[in-house]
Amino acid sequence: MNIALVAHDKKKKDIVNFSIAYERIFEKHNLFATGTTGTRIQEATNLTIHRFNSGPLGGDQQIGAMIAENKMDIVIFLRDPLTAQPHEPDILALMRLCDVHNIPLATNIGGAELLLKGLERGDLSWRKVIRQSD
Ligand SMILES: O=C(CO)COP(=O)(O)O
Repeated sequence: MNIALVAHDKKKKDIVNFSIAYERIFEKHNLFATGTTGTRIQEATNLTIHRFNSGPLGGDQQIGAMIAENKMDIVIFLRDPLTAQPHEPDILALMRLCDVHNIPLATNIGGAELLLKGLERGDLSWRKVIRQSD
């Protein structure tokens, strides 16, 4: 599965700790991240991550492009709901594309935990079927 990992600055520590906690699951999949998020996770784990641009420089859009091409299976996007972001339109566009293409999206740790546990149980295998029919 292709998994996108993104976190706003005040959520970086959370996504790093989450990646450490679920490293054994993540290492079985292809990981993608916005620039700084990917760097922080790589520094703290042994995970290999394809890093896109930093979010404000187009990284959210690059992940959105993969979603639009049906190449992303899961998006974990730990948003900071209390801080205005200069690239808010890009953030909304990424989440909108998840809804357009029915891509499982978690925007907080609670949802992310469910997605990872579901992934491990095989609950998301329908994504493989959809990708094959492309
Ligand atoms: O801004 C972001 C998502 O909108 C995240 O970008 P970085 O991972 O580069 O900080």
